[in-house]
Amino acid sequence: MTQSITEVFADAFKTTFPLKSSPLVDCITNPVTIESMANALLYIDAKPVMADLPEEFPELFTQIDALLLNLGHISPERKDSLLAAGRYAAETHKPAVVDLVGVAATQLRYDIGQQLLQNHPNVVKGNISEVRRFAGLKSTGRGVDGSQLDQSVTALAELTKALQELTERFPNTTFLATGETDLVVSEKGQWRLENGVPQLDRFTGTGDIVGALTAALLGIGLSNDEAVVLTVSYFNCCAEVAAAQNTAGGIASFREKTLDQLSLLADQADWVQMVKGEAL
Ligand SMILES: Nc1ncnc2c1ncn2[C@@H]1O[C@H](COP(=O)(O)OP(=O)(O)O)[C@@H](O)[C@H]1O
Ligand SMILES: Cc1ncsc1CCOP(=O)(O)O
Ligand SMILES: [Mg+2]
Repeated sequence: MTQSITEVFADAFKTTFPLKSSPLVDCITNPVTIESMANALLYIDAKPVMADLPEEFPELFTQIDALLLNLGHISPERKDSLLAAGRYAAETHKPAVVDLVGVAATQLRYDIGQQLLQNHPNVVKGNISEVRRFAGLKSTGRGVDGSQLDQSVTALAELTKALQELTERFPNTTFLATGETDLVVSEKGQWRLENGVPQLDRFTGTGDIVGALTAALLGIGLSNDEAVVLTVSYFNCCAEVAAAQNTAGGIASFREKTLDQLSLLADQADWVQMVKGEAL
């Protein structure tokens, strides 16, 4: 009998939301969605700081609870900052999330992602197409967006296998590939998450927000797998509630309602009953 996600991660679903403490997350990220990420963290009672100058790291890293490294915008300075922060997080044992934004688009981003992986970060994530490219598989992603073509049953099975092979070399890292179906793979297991609505693919920053919130949950002490599963499930359930409310609105209204739910849904104890997903 296949175990449901809420059975496998029962304790985390019972105790995580609403947060009991306010983890401070340093986000080294892109200018497109930086404000959405900062506010999404505040909406769940976490604390953002968007600091990326390496000279600040020794002092700042004594204060932060987790680090988010987002490849959305690459410049020579940002590349140096991402690589320095990734190394420093490993040296100081600071929980870290790497978001592989655009690695299916350019070799440069792919190479930076691979360098960041060598630090054995807690979580490496991206949309289904970005993670396929990163795992050495053919990807049909365009720009920073995932492609539905990479979501077939065969493609998901192929990616699961490729990520399992990666976890043999990176046993302390959990891999997350997001999309209509989300795939979570670590050395402890493989899980498929099924919440969310198609509209989540139609405003920028949804994956970036998932990366930031995952770092926050690592910052309060959840395991890698728990942080990923709780974040994706919670965020996607917020979107489902928003979509149900948004009968007359467009995508901008849906975005607003989804972000609003981040601060509201945690107070509905029965939100966990919405969660869909299973062990593979
Ligand atoms: N078609 C979809 N149906 C349900 N959920 C989706 C869909 N597309 C994306 N999501 C959800 O939206 C969030 C962002 O995923 P995705 O769009 O793949 O990332 P990115 O913004 O990095 O491309 C994830 O929580 C994912 O589960
Ligand atoms: C459009 C865009 N271009 C560079 S970063 C960015 C935002 C990507 O955000 P997400 O990965 O959450 O869609
Ligand atoms: Mg993304």
